[in-house]
Parts: sequence; structure tokens; C-alpha cells
Amino acid sequence: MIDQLIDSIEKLQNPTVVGLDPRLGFIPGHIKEEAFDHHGKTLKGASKAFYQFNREIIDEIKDIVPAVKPQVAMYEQYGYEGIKAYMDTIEYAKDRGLIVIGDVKRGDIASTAKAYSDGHIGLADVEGEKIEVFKEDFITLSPYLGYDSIEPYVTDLNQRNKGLFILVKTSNPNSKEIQNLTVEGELLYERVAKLLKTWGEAAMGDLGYSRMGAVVGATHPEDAKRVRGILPNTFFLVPGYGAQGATAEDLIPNFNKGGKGAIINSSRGIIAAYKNEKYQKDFDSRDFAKAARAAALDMKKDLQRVMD
Ligand SMILES: O=C(O)c1cc(=O)[nH]c(=O)n1[C@@H]1O[C@H](COP(=O)(O)O)[C@@H](O)[C@H]1O
Repeated sequence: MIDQLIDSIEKLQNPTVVGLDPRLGFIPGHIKEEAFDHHGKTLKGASKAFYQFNREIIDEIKDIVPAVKPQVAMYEQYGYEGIKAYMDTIEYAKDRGLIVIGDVKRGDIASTAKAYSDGHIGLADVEGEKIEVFKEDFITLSPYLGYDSIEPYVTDLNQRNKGLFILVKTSNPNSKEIQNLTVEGELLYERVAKLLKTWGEAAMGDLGYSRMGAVVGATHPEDAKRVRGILPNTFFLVPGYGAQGATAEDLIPNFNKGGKGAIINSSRGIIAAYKNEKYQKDFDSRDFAKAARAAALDMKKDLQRVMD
């Protein structure tokens, strides 16, 4: 899938992933009213509203961006109804040609990791019946349990052409408390990057990038420069642009030459654009998906300025 992601970015000339992180505060009144009329102010009502919101956004952006990244926490908070909305969103996006990065941030011992892999990127086994469950193309993982927590995913990566993005340097302000500690003369995230370089060799795609990518926050460009130095052939998922304050200029160290090797996430900045003053004069809440499209096109233009 890493090769397909690279091809799609190239074809659309757009290294953007739209983060599908819905919150009820972002859902326009008319969608909430309809969902709550049918299902009440219940977990099901909230989940149905999320799914309707996502579908309209997907329809508006599917021809201009290569991928979406649903954040499972937003759905999981509403229990199994929320998880259904997460799964339905994945299916809807894939049916419309989008690549799906499931932001699930797992990390556990090998025997448990195998179950995560089976459920998310592999096949669940029901007494010999093999069933595809969540169907994401990529998922996000934490590296802090070491390689035996990553290795169970490798078979699915290679045999089922799936992908991982492993946290190397996260975008949040306090990431430095742990990730920038000096360990045996190097920063901890540098050590993680070096490990990922070795781990990734077990899952190389055809276009020179591993199926094991890295998550590198846009908000720490100096750290991103160091990570890129260690990982020239690793694909980066870069969150932090927009709502978290990173600018297009901050993204530069994440890219290889010609704007290659990275995909930039924006969630709130796109899906809630209709609430932003900049778009409010042209779009009302019924046009929220059109505002998302306008914001995604503006982001594309902004990235293209710095991608040479
Ligand atoms: O793995 C991620 O995607 C991630 C890693 C990271 O370091 N920082 C980060 O913000 N994210 C996710 O990226 C999204 C950012 O959302 P916005 O800040 O609204 O664009 C959220 O879904 C976060 O969970």
C-alpha cells in the first residue's frame, strides 16, 4: 500500500491526508437533528451523525486527496455504535478510492499484537474461517515495547500489502519530556528512528520506501530534520499542520527532494473549516463539506509552495 500511496500522491500532486476526527461540536445542526430525531441523544444517534458527516466530506474530497485518517478515539468513545461508524467510514472511503490510515496507536506484547494485526490489517480467525474485519490500509503504532511488539504485523504487511506508521517524534508540546531524553549519547527519538530503519528493512515496497513508515510531528522542525537524516528512505506521516500551529515552512525538513517521502495530516483544519472565519463568508453549515474541500485545496496550494 505504500507504493499505492506514493502513486496516488504523485497523480494528485497532493501529499495531504484528511483526518476524520469528528466531534459533535463540529457536526452541523441539520445532521445532528436528523440523527437525534431517529435515534435520540444516544450513542447511536451521535455515531450516525458522525457517519453522515464523514460521508459528505469524503464525497467532496475524494478526487483531490489520496487518503483519509480516521482517529479511532473519536468513535470508540461511543462504544460499539461508534466503532460501527468507524468501520462504515473506512468502507465508504475505500469504496471511493481513498487510502485509509487507521489512527489506532496500538502497542503491546507479541501475542496481543498478533490479535491487533489480525483484526486491523490481517484476517481474524474464527475456527478456520478467515474474516477481514477493520480493513484499514495502514495503522499507527507505538514503538516503545520493542521489535517483538512490531514483528507480528510484518507478515500482514508483506503478504497483504498493508502499512504501518510508527511514532518516532510526536507533535504534542510535551513529547520532549520522554522522546528528547538523552540515552547513551543520543536522543531517544533518534534511537527509535535508527531501530525503525532496521525494522523497516523486513517490509520494503517496490518504490524504495518501507511499508513501515514513521510518524513525525510538524511542530518540531529541528527534530524532524534529524529524523529525516537518519531515515532517508522511510515514508513520514506528519501531523500538526494547521490546528496545532505548524506552517508549510515547518514541514520542509520532513520532505525528501521534490516534496517526496511524506504525507501531511490536517484534521480539524479541514473538517471544521466551515466554522473558521476565513470560510464562513462563503459557506454556511449546510455547505460544511464544500468548505472542507476549499480548505483542502488551500492546503494543497500552501504545501506546493514549499515542496521543491
Ligand atoms: O499519529 C498521529 O496521527 C498523531 C501523532 C502526533 O504526533 N500528533 C497528532 O496530532 N496525531 C494525530 O493527528 C491528528 C491531528 O489533528 P489536528 O490537530 O486536528 O489536525 C489527531 O488525530 C492526532 O491524534
